[in-house]
Amino acid sequence: MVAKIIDGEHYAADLRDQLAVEIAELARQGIRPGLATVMAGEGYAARAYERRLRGLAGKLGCHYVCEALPENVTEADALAAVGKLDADPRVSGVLVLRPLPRQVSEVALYRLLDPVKDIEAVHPVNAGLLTLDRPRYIPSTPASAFHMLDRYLRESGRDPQEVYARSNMVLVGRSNNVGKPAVILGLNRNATVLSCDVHSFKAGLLYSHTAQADILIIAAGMPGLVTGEHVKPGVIAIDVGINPVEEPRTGKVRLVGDLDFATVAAKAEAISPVPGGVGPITDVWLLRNTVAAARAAAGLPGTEPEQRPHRLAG
Ligand SMILES: Nc1nc(=O)c2c([nH]1)NC[C@@H]1CN(c3ccc(C(=O)N[C@@H](CCC(=O)O)C(=O)O)cc3)C=[N+]21
Repeated sequence: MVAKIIDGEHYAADLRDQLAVEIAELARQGIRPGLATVMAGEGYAARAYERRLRGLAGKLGCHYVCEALPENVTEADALAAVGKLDADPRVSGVLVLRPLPRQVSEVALYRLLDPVKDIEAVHPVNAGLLTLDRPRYIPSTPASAFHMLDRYLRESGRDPQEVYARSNMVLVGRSNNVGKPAVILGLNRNATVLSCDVHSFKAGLLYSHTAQADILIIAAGMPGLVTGEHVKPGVIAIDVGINPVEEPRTGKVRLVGDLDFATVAAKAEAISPVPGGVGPITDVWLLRNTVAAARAAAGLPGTEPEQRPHRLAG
């Protein structure tokens, strides 16, 4: 079987075009969405993402600011930086880039935010709304993974709801902004969801579960963690891994996923690549959440938590 490679760049371009139209409409009403990022320390992936967000916000005509904090920042200073952005009327949404230095609690930072500005949906109120399937926002990375799945299934002539309802969906990784919300999104789509993480790996359970997956979503942060021998023929594999690896010969750093692409692609029905898969959709989705936050701040309709079960658009 030669897997269909799901083209995240193409999906991202369509979402970007739709977003540009929405932003132009807001501009006519004198509303300019503003994105703020907070970065503490020097992680490669965080810097790569901050650069993409800065570039996309600029291209879309949004206000953008990045609060770059030193690795040894105190929690009090980090809280003050987030508090300043929370009070800034030009800022519609705030993203605190992970990883944070050990001495700064992510939950403390997010709890400080007005939930309307929490565009990563990790504030307790927003995480609760997502769990109840009444989301204000969906965290951009899991939203991008499911947008990709929904669109791929529809374009291959299937009803995503029907596929999910009869699928074993295995999630690998349990971070607050990716793995855990992805479990909730799978449950809210009636999939049979199983969540694995490093404890599953250490207990020798991981591969017995990945081998059962009809749909595998992996966000573990370990290059090549899952290979072709760990999946069943026909799996639909979504790789959310963003692992910087250095090329020994050139010393150049590039991002790779958590799947061993070649061997999984040899067995999968479809697979999303890294780069070029979930990644390019992620920054567009964060800007979508920022635009929704700008609409909410302006009191425009359609941005309060959903009154009915939510389905990803697009
Ligand atoms: N609170 C928080 N939320 C995040 O979502 C978050 C974060 N912190 N910290 C850092 C990581 C990293 N991250 C990336 C997302 C997309 C690409 C991306 O679009 N990559 C391109 C390739 C870029 C390249 O090769 O340099 C692609 O996959 O095609 C990269 C990195 C989000 N992160």
